[in-house]
Amino acid sequence: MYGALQGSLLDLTEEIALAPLGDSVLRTLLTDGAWIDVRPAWLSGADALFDRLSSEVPWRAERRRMYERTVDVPRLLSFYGEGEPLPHPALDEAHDALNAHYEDELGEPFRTAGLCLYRDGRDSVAWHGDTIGRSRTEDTMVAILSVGAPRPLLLRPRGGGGTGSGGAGRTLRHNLGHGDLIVMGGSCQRTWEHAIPKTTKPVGPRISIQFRPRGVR
Ligand SMILES: O=C(O)CCC(=O)C(=O)O
Ligand SMILES: [Fe+2]
Repeated sequence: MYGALQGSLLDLTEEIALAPLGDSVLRTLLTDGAWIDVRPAWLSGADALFDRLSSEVPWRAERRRMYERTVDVPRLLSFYGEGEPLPHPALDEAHDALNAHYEDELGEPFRTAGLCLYRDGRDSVAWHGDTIGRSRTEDTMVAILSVGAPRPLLLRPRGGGGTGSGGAGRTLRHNLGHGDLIVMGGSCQRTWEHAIPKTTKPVGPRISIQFRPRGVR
């Protein structure tokens, strides 16, 4: 259990419910056919959902080979494949609502759900695009619902943008937690990259739930 969200800040009584997406989603066009949609506070009762997921999901640490060593990936994971029951009905509702809103534009439904738990500021994910599978060559969408304490999700054009002329200004930063939704679309996974950086500031735990179409990781 990583229930380090401060008790006084945790509102476990609020009902877990989704607002309609409709035109409350704000789209930002990026370069090279990439875009992001943002819908702050899409889910209410997000602290209660965080609490349930953090204690009930079978979290596992992933190990990854890096050069000569095998290291722990600094976050905990759980993956729900196509047709697998999701760990909370609110996630089924989110999945259905995302499909109702995006399926025409996406041309197919979201089918899988990947969950990540960032226990504290030492947990992170390095710069990457979700390019395992079709997303390496095709446009797609990845929708991320965040619950728990906000952490910044950074986005930058692939192959730089972090430093140098015109670079730093192109790193976008979205503080995501407490029921916020972000959807990365178009060429975003190929032409841009994203990261959740480590921080030495004291931060509470965050869970992100990523919905993806078949064959996209
Ligand atoms: O935690 C997040 O919001 C991002 C996770 C992510 O980029 C990934 O798992 O591919
Ligand atoms: Fe990612």
